[in-house]
Amino acid sequence: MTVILTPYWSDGTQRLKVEPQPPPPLPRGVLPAAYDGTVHAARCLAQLRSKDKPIEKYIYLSQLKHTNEELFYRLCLAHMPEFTPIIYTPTVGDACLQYSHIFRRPEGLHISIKDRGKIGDILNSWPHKSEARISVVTDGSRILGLGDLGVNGMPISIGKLSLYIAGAGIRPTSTIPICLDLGTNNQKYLDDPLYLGLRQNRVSDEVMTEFMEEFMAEMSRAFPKLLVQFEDFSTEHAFHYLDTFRYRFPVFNDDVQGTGAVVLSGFLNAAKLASAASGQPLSSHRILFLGAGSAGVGVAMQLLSFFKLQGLPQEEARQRIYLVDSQGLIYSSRGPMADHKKYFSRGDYNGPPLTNLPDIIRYVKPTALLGLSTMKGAFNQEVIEAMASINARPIIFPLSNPVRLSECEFHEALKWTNGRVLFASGSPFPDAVWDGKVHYPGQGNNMYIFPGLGLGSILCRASTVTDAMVEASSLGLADSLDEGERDVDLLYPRLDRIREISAFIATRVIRKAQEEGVDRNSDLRTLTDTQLVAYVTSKMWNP
Ligand SMILES: NC(=O)C1=CN([C@@H]2O[C@H](COP(=O)(O)OP(=O)(O)OC[C@H]3O[C@@H](n4cnc5c(N)ncnc54)[C@H](O)[C@@H]3O)[C@@H](O)[C@H]2O)C=CC1
Ligand SMILES: CC(=O)C(=O)O
Ligand SMILES: [Mg+2]
Repeated sequence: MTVILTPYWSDGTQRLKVEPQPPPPLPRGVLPAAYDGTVHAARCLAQLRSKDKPIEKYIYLSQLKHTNEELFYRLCLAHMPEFTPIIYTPTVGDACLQYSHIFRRPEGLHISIKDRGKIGDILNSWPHKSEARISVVTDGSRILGLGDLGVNGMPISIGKLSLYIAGAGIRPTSTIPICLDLGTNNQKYLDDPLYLGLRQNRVSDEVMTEFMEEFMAEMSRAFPKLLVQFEDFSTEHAFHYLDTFRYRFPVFNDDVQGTGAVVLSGFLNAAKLASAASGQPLSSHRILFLGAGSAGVGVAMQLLSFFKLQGLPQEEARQRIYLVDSQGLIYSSRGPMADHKKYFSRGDYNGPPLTNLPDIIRYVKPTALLGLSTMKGAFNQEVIEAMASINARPIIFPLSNPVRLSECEFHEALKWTNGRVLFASGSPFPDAVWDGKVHYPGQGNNMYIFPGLGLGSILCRASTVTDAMVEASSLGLADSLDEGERDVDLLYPRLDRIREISAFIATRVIRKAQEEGVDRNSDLRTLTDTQLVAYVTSKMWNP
């Protein structure tokens, strides 16, 4: 984006007013005689690859995006599997942790609790206001599995939007990364002289809700065509603000709904392979979750659809899902618990607390073990061997991010299951060889879902993002595997096909929005499926 950033002050808070400027013409003579754009792309790639540390690669690419956005996205699209772990998880986790130290220039909007009463003024100063279509909004309170990072959460909003641009062809000028500053309870940052956020603890829930009401109302006033993606809010707030706003504004929560959709999709593909190996019907799967936060419960809710698709009624579907939190198996006679855990709380267990994961596996006999616990190494040898001893092809998805919080590593899961595991992780692992054969890990990350879900919602101008649209995105992703990918048991398509996949998902989402009557752009209703895919593809921005 070609903008000049001018600092000004209001109420003692430093803020940045963003003014659109045409790109300055290059003076004659500044480029050497042999300068050539194509060669320069190769030069940039070589510079990137010359850096050893992932965080240095991240800084380099941020710089490149700022100085030559087209080239950045051209390279990104051409090298998705190489770029994604840098601009997104796991490296974006390090970028967040160090944001106040590596900060070079502003990108996106910071709106703080001190801005109450004048949030509209700030939003109205955003350049390309009429082009705004998608905003990723975090309050920094649960960034990946790294906890409360305050304003240091901004790179998550930036990283997700880079994937919207690269993966779904959203125009860069249509994206708004936002980090809300409602304080932080992270003492390390409060004590850090370089920390860029307010030096105060997080505000009360009551004050936060007042702020969020003003923020969302002003967002829809300033940007009438905007879709909002809530990201990395702490669990209680994630559920609360999704429920509060989803029927009033076009909004979805990526951690609850995007993760639910991506895991349902990979699970559908994995369960077919597992059932083919065991001879057991799809409806007989039992799923054990380690972690019952926004992601764990979001995925559990979405996996109810897996059983319903097999013809089970809701109640029987619920019975096939078991949740474990930091106190062990969640069951009703255990005592008081947070609201979001109650639906999956077991009524059929009344014994003493079950806290040891191998014991829980022996009790539940799950066909699938899913980790959304932020507990590195929680799927240790004993756990994985327990899964392998009761399943021909155990489904093991360590989904916590970033990679260093993954419940296990791919090569461990392969080794401890003798190569039988059906595996997907939240952050990427390299391919691994077992018994002379290359095995490919899946990446069960919501990055496969939100670009297509967002693009579809934007193009049909959905007034709300319904559960059925989220489910459609998931089924679309599951169906998007091509023959070559199925031949090698991939659970998710290869990342270098992301644009094709996003177009496919977006099309399914638009059709579902039409069925549900939430599409405000009814022109797309008359298009055939082929025309709709062509329309979606034609709307993608290409660097
Ligand atoms: N793969 C993906 O696309 C996504 C992955 N995630 C990851 O999922 C993880 C969890 O996210 P949230 O649910 O929002 O966080 P959260 O903090 O709300 O939930 C964590 C859950 O793990 C449980 N837990 C913690 N320690 C435990 C222990 N020792 N044993 C058993 N359970 C334990 C907690 O009780 C809680 O239920 C994060 O690492 C996040 O990065 C989140 C969203 C998307
Ligand atoms: C991937 C993601 O959204 C998370 O880990 O929070
Ligand atoms: Mg997230």
